[in-house]
Amino acid sequence: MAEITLAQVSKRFGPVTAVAELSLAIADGEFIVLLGPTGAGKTTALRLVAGLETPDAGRVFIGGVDVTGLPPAARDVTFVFQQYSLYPHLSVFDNLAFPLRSPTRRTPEDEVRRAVHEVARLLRIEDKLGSRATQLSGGQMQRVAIGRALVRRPSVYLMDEPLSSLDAKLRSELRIELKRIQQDLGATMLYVTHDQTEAMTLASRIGVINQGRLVQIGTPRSIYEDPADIYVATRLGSPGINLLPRALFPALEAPSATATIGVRTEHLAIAKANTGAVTGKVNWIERLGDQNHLHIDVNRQQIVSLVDPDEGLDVGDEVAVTLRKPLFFAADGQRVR
Ligand SMILES: Nc1ncnc2c1ncn2[C@@H]1O[C@H](COP(=O)(O)OP(=O)(O)OP(=O)(O)O)[C@@H](O)[C@H]1O
Repeated sequence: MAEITLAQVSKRFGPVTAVAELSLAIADGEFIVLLGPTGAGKTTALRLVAGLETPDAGRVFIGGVDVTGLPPAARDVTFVFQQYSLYPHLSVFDNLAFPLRSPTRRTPEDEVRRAVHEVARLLRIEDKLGSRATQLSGGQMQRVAIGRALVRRPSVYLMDEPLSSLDAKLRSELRIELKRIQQDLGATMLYVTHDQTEAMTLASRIGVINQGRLVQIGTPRSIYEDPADIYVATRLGSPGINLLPRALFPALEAPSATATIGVRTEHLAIAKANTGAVTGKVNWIERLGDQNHLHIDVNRQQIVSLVDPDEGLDVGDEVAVTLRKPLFFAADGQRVR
């Protein structure tokens, strides 16, 4: 395994700056997730590490070696793409064995068998080893694609939304397996996604990307609780953080530069009695089973809060709204406290 360092890496495609002065140090065994919306530059960042793109500026280091000028094959990385790319005419076993049997590796056949069975066991596809790739379901195919990346034991694993083509149930199952495997192997992983649940559950640290720039990097908890700006605050949380005009809470003590108050759904205390400084009216309740999302109208601003179903609140009820752990943002979106 190895650490990865990106030093001031930039990449343009014509007029588009896909990656801008990206600096990132990934420790050995760390699981870094780059999170950002479509077009943010995530895939390009990954391709720069893989050697599939050459940076216009900056350097890439893997395991302390400057690999900026090296081709992908010389970098000891494997790459899993969004769409599984298996050899359809080969069995699952042969698909998994393929990277080990390359002419440059010439792995002994008993070693190939051992490695393939080991990976198949990790991914729970041992009973499929004799099947053709085309006989598998989408989820099984993607497991094989991940298995093919794992079998080689490279220094670094690069994954580009590997679960995005799967249905929700498989996605959550494979998410758990991927994390377990990464921990078992102590693998260094760079993973890109626009899915906040994947980022929260998989990452040792999340790097939030906006228009090719790394806006913030930190543990999932710190990114969630301590976002640097409104952009980062809105990347995590479902339903999203409430962003409310400062004027809606005139009695709340806030830094003078505050233009917007951010408050997460679980940080709103809602009381039935009409006693709080700010009152609103419940206009919609989403019942999720264990919890309810309450949609509240406060001076024509919609606020969403998370409440216990036993709270006994109903549509039309007048409620008092109190904020816990509010976040304060300036007019340019930067966090002021
Ligand atoms: N080969 C290319 N030629 C021209 N423009 C490109 C190329 N690759 C990427 N881009 C542009 O660079 C920007 C970043 O693209 P990139 O694929 O890295 O984003 P992304 O965050 O991975 O998005 P997605 O989640 O949709 O894959 C986009 O504006 C994209 O159109």
